[in-house]
Amino acid sequence: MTFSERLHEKLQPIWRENHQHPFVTEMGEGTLDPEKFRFFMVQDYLYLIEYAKLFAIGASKATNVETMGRFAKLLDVTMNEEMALHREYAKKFGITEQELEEASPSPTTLAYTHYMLHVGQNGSLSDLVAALLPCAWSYWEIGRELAVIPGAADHPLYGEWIRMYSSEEFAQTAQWCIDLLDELTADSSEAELQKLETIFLNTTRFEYMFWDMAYHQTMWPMKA
Ligand SMILES: Cc1ncc(CN)c(N)n1
Repeated sequence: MTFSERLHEKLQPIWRENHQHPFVTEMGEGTLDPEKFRFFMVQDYLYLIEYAKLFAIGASKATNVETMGRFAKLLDVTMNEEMALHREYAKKFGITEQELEEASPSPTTLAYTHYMLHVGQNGSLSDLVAALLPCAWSYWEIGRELAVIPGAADHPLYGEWIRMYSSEEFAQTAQWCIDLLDELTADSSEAELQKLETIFLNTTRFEYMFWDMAYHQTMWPMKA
């Protein structure tokens, strides 16, 4: 069994909770309150600015030119394709690019991005890939699951989001990250695998918290 298969099997309960979060299911049904989606889009844009930096760190930690090139490509795709989707949605909601970039991150956005960047900067390349993988992998799975719901991919607001994350290009990104983690861990000790499992579990939990934060539009509990 590869390490990614082990992770997928072991973390099924929390993985399913993630996919069944009301934010996700209501997007699939087309019943999600657009205000919640708007909140999500802004926070996700801030999230992606930080997430993209992980690919830059990955390129600097890569031990061969091919891996370095793939990380550079992922940085480009995130900034210029995935974030372009957010910029388009922002236009629909009447939000300028400047407003998007200058928005305040929620506590969950801060905690999730800071954790990933901490792991990416201070850990090994395997640590970095374990941290970023739930992001790519879970959105790919969610995109695919929502795309088979009749009419979901054609929904006037959520269809574009579903088409992006169920696309072949996004699938290839996720698969490359999965394959890289398997390659990097092929000879790892059990202690090393357990450390990576904890990192993967933490960012999987943060994925759930991100949906929940968006669904409840949660910012700091105090005003100032
Ligand atoms: C929070 C989150 N997780 C994952 C993805 C997919 N890159 C995303 N855009 N945002």
